[in-house]
Amino acid sequence: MTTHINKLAIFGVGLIGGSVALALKQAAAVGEVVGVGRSRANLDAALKLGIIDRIATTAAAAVQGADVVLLAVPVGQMAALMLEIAPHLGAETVITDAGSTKQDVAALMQQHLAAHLPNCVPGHPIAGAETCGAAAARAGLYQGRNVVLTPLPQSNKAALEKVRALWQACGAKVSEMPATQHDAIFATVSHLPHLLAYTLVDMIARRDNADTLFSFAASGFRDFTRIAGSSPEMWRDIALANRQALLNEIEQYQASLEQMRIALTAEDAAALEATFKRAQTARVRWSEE
Ligand SMILES: NC(=O)c1ccc[n+]([C@@H]2O[C@H](COP(=O)([O-])OP(=O)(O)OC[C@H]3O[C@@H](n4cnc5c(N)ncnc54)[C@H](O)[C@@H]3O)[C@@H](O)[C@H]2O)c1
Ligand SMILES: O=C(O)C(=O)C[C@]1(C(=O)O)C=C[C@@H](O)C=C1
Repeated sequence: MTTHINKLAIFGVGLIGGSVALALKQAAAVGEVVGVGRSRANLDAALKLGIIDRIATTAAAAVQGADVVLLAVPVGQMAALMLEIAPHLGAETVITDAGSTKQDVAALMQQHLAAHLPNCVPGHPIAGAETCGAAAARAGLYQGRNVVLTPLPQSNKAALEKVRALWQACGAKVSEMPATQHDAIFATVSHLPHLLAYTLVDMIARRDNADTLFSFAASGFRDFTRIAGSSPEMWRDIALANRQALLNEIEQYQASLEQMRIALTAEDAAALEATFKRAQTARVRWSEE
C-alpha cells in the first residue's frame, strides 16, 4: 500500500525517529517533517543533514496540521510528551510511537490521550543499533526488518492502516500482536541480552586490572558486548517499563547459569557439550533464517 503523509511531527529526532524521516523522504512518502527535541544541537544537526525540514519549539506548533505524530523518545519521556501534545491534537491526527516496550505506552495513551484513542496506534521497529542521535540515522535502517504494532482496543482501522503504510514505506514488514505478548517476547530476546551485556562489561570495568583485561579482549567479547554501548537512559527506561517480564527472564537465566556452574564443578563434560551443542544448533538455524 502506498501512503503519503503531508506533515509528520517527530518528537525525538534520534536514531529511530531520524531514520523514519530519512526512509519516508527517500520513498517520497512525506511532505514536511517537523522535529521537536530536548537538545538544540541534535535538532540543528538533523536540519543540516536534511532529516527534518523545520524545528518546532513548542508542541502546539509541531502537531498543528500534522497527519502523523511519531513519539520516538525514551519510554520514560512518553508521559510528559503526551500531556504536552494532548490539548493541541487535531481530530484527524494519528499518534504513534517507536518505544521498545508497549504495555506502558498503551497505558499512558489511555491515561493522557483519552480523547484521541481511535487515532492512537502504538508500534515498535525491531531494528536499531548501539548508536544514538540524529547523526546515527539512516534511510535503510528498517529495510526488510520487522515492525510490531500493538493496536489499542479503541484504535480505528484508518489509523492502523496509516501507521502500517508508514512503516511499509520505510521498507519494513509489519505485524500485530497484543502488547502483553510483545513485552514478554522482547524481555527474552532483547531486554535480557542488553542487561547481560551491560552487567558483564561493568563487572570487568570495575576490576583493578580492567585495562589489561580490555586490552586483550577480542572479537568474542566485542560480539557479546556491542549492545553495552547503547544509551543508558533508554535502557534504564526499558528495564523499568518491562520490569516484571525482565525479572522473570533473569530468574530463568540464573537457573540455567546455575546448571552450567554445577556441570563445570562436577567436570561433567557431557552436560557442558550437550548444552553447547543445543545452543549452537539453535543459533545456526536462527542465523540461517
Ligand atoms: N536504539 C534502538 O536500537 C531502538 C530500536 C527500536 C526502538 N527504540 C526505541 O526508540 C526510541 C528512541 O530511541 P533512539 O535509539 O532513537 O534514541 P536516541 O537517543 O537516538 O533519540 C532519542 C531522541 O529523543 C530526544 N528526547 C529525549 N527526551 C525528549 C523529550 N522529552 N522531548 C523531546 N525530545 C526528547 C533526545 O534528545 C534524542 O535526540 C526509544 O523509545 C527506544 O526504546 C530504540
Ligand atoms: O542492534 C541493536 O543494537 C539493538 O539493540 C536493536 C534492538 C534489539 O535487537 O534488541 C534494541 C532495542 C529495540 O527495541 C529493538 C532492537
